[in-house]
Amino acid sequence: MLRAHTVEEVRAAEAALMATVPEGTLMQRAAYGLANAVLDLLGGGYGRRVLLLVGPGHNGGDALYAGAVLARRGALVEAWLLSTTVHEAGLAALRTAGGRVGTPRAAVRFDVVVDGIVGIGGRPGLRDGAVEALAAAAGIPVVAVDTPSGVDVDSGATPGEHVEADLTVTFGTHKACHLLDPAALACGAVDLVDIGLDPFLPPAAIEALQPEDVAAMLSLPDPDGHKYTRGVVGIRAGSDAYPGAGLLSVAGAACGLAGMVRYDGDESVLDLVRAAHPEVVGPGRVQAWVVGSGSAAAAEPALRDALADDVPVVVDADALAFADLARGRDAVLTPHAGELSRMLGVDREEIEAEPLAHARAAADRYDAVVLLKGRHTVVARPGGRVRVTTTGTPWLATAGAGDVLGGLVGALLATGLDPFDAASVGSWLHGAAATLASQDGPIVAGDVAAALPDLIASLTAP
Ligand SMILES: NC(=O)C1=CN([C@@H]2O[C@H](COP(=O)(O)OP(=O)(O)OC[C@H]3O[C@@H](n4cnc5c(N)ncnc54)[C@H](O)[C@@H]3O)[C@@H](O)[C@H]2O)[C@@H](O)CC1
Ligand SMILES: Nc1ncnc2c1ncn2[C@@H]1O[C@H](COP(=O)(O)OP(=O)(O)O)[C@@H](O)[C@H]1O
Ligand SMILES: [K+]
Repeated sequence: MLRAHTVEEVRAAEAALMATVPEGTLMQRAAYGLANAVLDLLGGGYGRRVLLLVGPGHNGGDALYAGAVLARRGALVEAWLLSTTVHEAGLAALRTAGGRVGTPRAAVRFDVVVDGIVGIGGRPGLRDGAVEALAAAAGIPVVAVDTPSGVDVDSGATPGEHVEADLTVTFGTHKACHLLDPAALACGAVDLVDIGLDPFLPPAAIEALQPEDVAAMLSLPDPDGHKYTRGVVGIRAGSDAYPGAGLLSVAGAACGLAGMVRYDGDESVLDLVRAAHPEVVGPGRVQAWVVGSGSAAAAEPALRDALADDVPVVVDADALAFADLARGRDAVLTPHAGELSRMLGVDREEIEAEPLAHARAAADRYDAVVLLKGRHTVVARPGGRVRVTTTGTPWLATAGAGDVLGGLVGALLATGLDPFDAASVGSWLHGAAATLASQDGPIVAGDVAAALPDLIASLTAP
């Protein structure tokens, strides 16, 4: 499990760790990890030209010490000091190693820019000197120290100017900005350097599932199980006007995780469903319902009927307008930003600017699990725990992909996962299946569903 901690938690853990090691140890660990990441990126040190953008705090200190390591490896290291005060010991180390201090100028030629402007102590936004220095170095790959300077570390928002990194090298644990958009988009790839913080960190409120977590959470068929013990998922989606939504919800549900898929809806859609998925049967008892995609006017009665069965429910698309009915129930609400905007009465732009805060607010308001779709989907449960999905590809932003996800989450609920696990595992699988199907090329929603069995097999293979 990848975990993200708050600045306050990181500071407390660092203080506890620092009390156990000689002064300066943590910064040295951070600086060596950072220098190694830069060496990897550059394919070596000798003759490489490295620009350090150095702010007033320890973040700048990390950059300066890493610069010293790089200078000793033969790199030509220049530091631009963007503050009247900088980490003096770090600057002395850089000078001793042969690095120099320069002044910001245009048309500079460096192989990499190291952003040591601010880290977890930074307020969002950049000051003038930093903006000008970044403009002078535009076009050069950027390695951010700990966080891209200027982002809001704990919320993942980017309310002001900020660094756009190609690689972010962080220390001890991840922070929200590394996982949550829009800040995560500014991080590029993220490397975590172990500085020995783990024993001092509390449980994290924000997590990102990893393949081994997903594999451990999937329930495999019992040797003596039968289709009913494996769970039955029911789909109430699609309508005369939107049969495809029903078909794609069924396709996601029919990934093989549940023992049986039922379809309860328009006869005309059921005929199409049976033609595409002959194994699907008609209405009956289920262990989980998926309601709402393409349901149109049937969404409200379909949701009421599903809730009356007292089994977990995925509330998708058209049914989200009636999400109040599912308050406090075992439910997964699956809005995209536009749908959540209507549910909360908040502008879509505000939701996209702070998906973490809005997913959490919605989970509390509806007292249910909320899966807010996006590049990095956010799954929030009431009380603040969150899982962020980091699998996926921009090719997944294709019509009907959400229907497949709803069906898949329903299948996972039917196998017995609780709503938080079903939503986060389903979202993870959905993104990974899209990547598998896409191979960096275009896909349609049905391709995502078709890739699920192979993906699941690769995860669960002994
Ligand atoms: N505390 C520790 O034990 C460790 C800290 N490390 C590094 O230390 C960093 C945190 O250091 P600090 O607490 O000194 O904080 P920062 O270096 O992140 O920045 C704080 C300083 O920047 C100024 N500032 C705030 N917002 C600004 C903005 N938008 N533009 C310009 N200046 C701004 C503040 O006035 C303050 O002086 C971490 O991100 C990490 O890089 C690492 O060396 C690992 C160990
Ligand atoms: N830029 C992106 N990168 C990766 N995945 C994305 C991106 N944008 C959207 N997605 C994913 O694509 C899917 C789209 O679902 P949705 O918006 O419900 O579409 P539809 O209603 O057409 O099915 C969601 O799973 C969402 O997380
Ligand atoms: K930084």
